[in-house]
Amino acid sequence: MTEEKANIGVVGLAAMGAALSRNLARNGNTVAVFNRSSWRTDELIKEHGEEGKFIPAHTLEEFVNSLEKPRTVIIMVKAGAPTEAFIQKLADLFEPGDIIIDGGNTYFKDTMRREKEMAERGIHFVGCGISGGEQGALLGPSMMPGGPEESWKKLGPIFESIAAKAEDGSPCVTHIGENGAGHFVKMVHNGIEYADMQLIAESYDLLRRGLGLSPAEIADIFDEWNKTELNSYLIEITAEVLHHVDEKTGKPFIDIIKDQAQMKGTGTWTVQTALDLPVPVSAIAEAVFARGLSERVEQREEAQKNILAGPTPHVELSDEEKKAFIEDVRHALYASKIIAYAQGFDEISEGARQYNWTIDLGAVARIWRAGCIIRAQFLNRISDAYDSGEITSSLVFNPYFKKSLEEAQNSWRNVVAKAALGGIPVPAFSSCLSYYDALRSDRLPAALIQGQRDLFGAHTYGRVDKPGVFHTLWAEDGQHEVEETR
Ligand SMILES: NC(=O)C1=CN([C@@H]2O[C@H](COP(=O)(O)OP(=O)(O)OC[C@H]3O[C@@H](n4cnc5c(N)ncnc54)[C@H](OP(=O)(O)O)[C@@H]3O)[C@@H](O)[C@H]2O)C=CC1
Ligand SMILES: O=C(CO)[C@H](O)[C@H](O)COP(=O)(O)O
Repeated sequence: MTEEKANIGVVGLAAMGAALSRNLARNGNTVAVFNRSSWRTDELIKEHGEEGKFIPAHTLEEFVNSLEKPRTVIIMVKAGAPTEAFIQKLADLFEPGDIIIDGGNTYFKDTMRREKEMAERGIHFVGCGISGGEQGALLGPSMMPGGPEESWKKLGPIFESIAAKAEDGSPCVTHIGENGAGHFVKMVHNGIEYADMQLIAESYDLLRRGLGLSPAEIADIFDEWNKTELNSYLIEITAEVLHHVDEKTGKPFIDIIKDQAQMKGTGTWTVQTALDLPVPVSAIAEAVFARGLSERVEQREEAQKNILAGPTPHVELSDEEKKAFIEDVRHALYASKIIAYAQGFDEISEGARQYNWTIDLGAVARIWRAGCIIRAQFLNRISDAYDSGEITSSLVFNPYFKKSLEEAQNSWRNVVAKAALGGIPVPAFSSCLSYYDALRSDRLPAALIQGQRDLFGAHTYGRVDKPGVFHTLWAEDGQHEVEETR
């Protein structure tokens, strides 16, 4: 009798890997499973072994031998050194034609390097962004695989069977592009996630400290907003967090959580990469900086002791005006969200240009419609916009988004102005509005910066009235202009 082999294996059985293994097994795959600490493997088999076909292994050699050839393995361990170590160990045991998939949140340049190294050994390496957390991994994540086109032929049917399904039934996975394209798109997904969360947090702050509403009242407002164009997973879970009461104290849960937002790195990479490209992703940058500021505990404590001058955070309004202001915040949130997503898609577009990937932006929006953390109704609008071919250089010029921004702008301006007057920080709201106004400006003060640069450093400038590169001889009599000829 021939021993049954697994058609796919998973290394790393913490939250994500265990859930993904179960998803694979439930969808007809025979799944080899391995974890550094054996107890996780044993626990998975004990608690969920009945859900499908698993082949547990307690050594990496045993694991590799339990896989049918060509072998396919998904690594779901801690990003960074542990992932690197497993890739190398597996590669030493693998043969040409085998596939290694890194499903973690890996920096896309590491993925590009690894794909090249593995290709030299004949191994297909696929960096695959996976979003949706533990629940998503179990019930259907959004998947963003990169890697060679050839590997997609084998992986496509498996991934399509386990990925989330959008309302129209289509699986939330597509081959994003070669080498690091999948991890690049997952990185930007997370950057957008940061911006979206920051915008929601600022909305909460405006309603809480600004209008003095209770967490339960604000939760009800988010529940209502979830029935509008803001409908999304992040709005839904915001309401859930705000409704939650701490079981130990009976206080609103939000009030017992430390106000220090942590991060694992993908948001920072999104901003660093955007700076290199360069493409302005100001909403994502503000979101990363806001988390950073929240963690500057010493400075924040010193500010409390010194009581920096300014208004006690509030927005002074009558009850009738408060209702209108809540609507303004909703409109401001939607407008800012459009800007944040437009900036994120700009980064993907620039990244694709820089690294020679062919990325279908409409398909990216489509696979984010379900399964991932930023899943939202709104992504249908984005995929429709890209598919219609109506997008020129930015989402904001698409007729639907342009109209939405125009309709929201009075509310948006009112919210940012009232926040500034009331002493409530809204870095993401205000940066999105400034981005919109900068884009609208027929003339930017960048001209002055060019003048300053030329004066102090002979950095030259262009003229509006003729082509060429110019420099003014600032230190000489007459301050004449010369044209650079080299
Ligand atoms: N959690 C989430 O919501 C999401 C996570 N991801 C990504 O998925 C991957 C897995 O995430 P998650 O399930 O949360 O697990 P963790 O990131 O917490 O990593 C735990 C796993 O990594 C293994 N591990 C840690 N250090 C080492 C090491 N030095 N050598 C060998 N193995 C090691 C652990 O083994 P052991 O049990 O022996 O300690 C365990 O299997 C990560 O790359 C993460 O970025 C992606 C999307 C969402
Ligand atoms: O990848 C994810 C979702 O797709 C994770 O939720 C993300 O890692 C959370 O990031 P951070 O810990 O930096 O907030």
